[in-house]
Amino acid sequence: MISSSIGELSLYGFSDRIAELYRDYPGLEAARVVRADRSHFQVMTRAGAMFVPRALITPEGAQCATGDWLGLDFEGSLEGAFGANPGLLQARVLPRFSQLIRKVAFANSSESQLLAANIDLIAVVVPLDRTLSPGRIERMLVAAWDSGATPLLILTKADLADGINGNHDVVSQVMEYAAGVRVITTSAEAGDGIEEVRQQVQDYPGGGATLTFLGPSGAGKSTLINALIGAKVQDTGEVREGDFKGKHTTTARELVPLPGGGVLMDTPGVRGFEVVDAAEGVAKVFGDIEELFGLCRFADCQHLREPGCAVQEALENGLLESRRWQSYQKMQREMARLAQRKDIAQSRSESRSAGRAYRSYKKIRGRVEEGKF
Ligand SMILES: Nc1nc2c(ncn2[C@@H]2O[C@H](COP(=O)(O)OP(=O)(O)OP(=O)(O)O)[C@@H](O)[C@H]2O)c(=O)[nH]1
Ligand SMILES: [Zn+2]
Repeated sequence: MISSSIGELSLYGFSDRIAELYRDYPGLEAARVVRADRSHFQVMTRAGAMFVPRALITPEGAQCATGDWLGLDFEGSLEGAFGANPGLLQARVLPRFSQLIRKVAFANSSESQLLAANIDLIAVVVPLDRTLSPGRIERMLVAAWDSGATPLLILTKADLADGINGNHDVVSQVMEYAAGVRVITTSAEAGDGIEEVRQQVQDYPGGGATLTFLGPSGAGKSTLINALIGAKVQDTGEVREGDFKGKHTTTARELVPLPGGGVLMDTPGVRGFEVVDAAEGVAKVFGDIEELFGLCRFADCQHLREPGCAVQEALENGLLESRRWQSYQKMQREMARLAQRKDIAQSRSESRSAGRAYRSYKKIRGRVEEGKF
């Protein structure tokens, strides 16, 4: 049972919204994954940090990542199990509010890898000390929307912007790509904008928001993180825990409580994430383009040179920027390529499992014939 005191868990995003989630799992103790390792997860409970072996994760075969909420089932009590947790029977993965998934497609397989779970705010970090890459901003925004989180756009290094981006009104230019996303300009030098970022986290509906940063190397993510935390993450995030053998180890948690509320997620796998396959996110970022399709004269318009094509018309009269149209088409091509590889991988794995079933049938037949059954 969750006692009335949730202790340290409140620092790790446990809010009324999360309490509601656990109401469907009576008898399970709340825990949040603060770090995923090969053989185990480090989780935070109301009584402190502990380890959960991967083998205890249910439902069987479920993926689990930093940010996940788990329902721990103890033979005795949480307190009693503390330390080496022999009393932990299973750790159930609760439904997620959002998830960042890397969809990879190799020549002969297609799999998806869960990178992080239950992120509320994804800050797409764009540095102003170099030329803006609208395509890249769009791809990161698509990834953010597609995860189920709310994107924010943070323009960093405002103090270095002048020389490079000239007199353009960079913010309004970016807002055009960002379609309805909150844009915040920061400068680590002067500490500008940090309070605004903090405010976004604290104002998140329901409280206890989890924030993460996405952006290219050198964009200023670590600098922002340090400013938000007010100390080096390495110092703040490091903990000493007893492992299963009672040995002390030092690991960095990937979830770090923020002063003033909210939780920062900093996992190496998420930092450079970009979209590969994200139909929903594409609709959010390129919704205006997809709306045009409905205005074409022919329902099966390819938007090339058909008469009455609304896309060509919008391009001609400048309502649609040709760069955005190209960016949209490029993303569609990548998604189609991925879908095709998935189909191939799927049919290969189906024929593989059919082959396996036949081989095991033959083996049993053989044994029956040898009189072993
Ligand atoms: N002038 C100026 N420099 C900044 C600002 N923010 C970051 N920098 C500098 O930019 C460089 C890169 O910043 P980081 O915070 O390490 O970038 P990052 O996004 O964490 O990079 P990765 O760790 O590679 O993902 C560092 O030298 C920072 O000191 C800023 O607002 N103004
Ligand atoms: Zn058309």
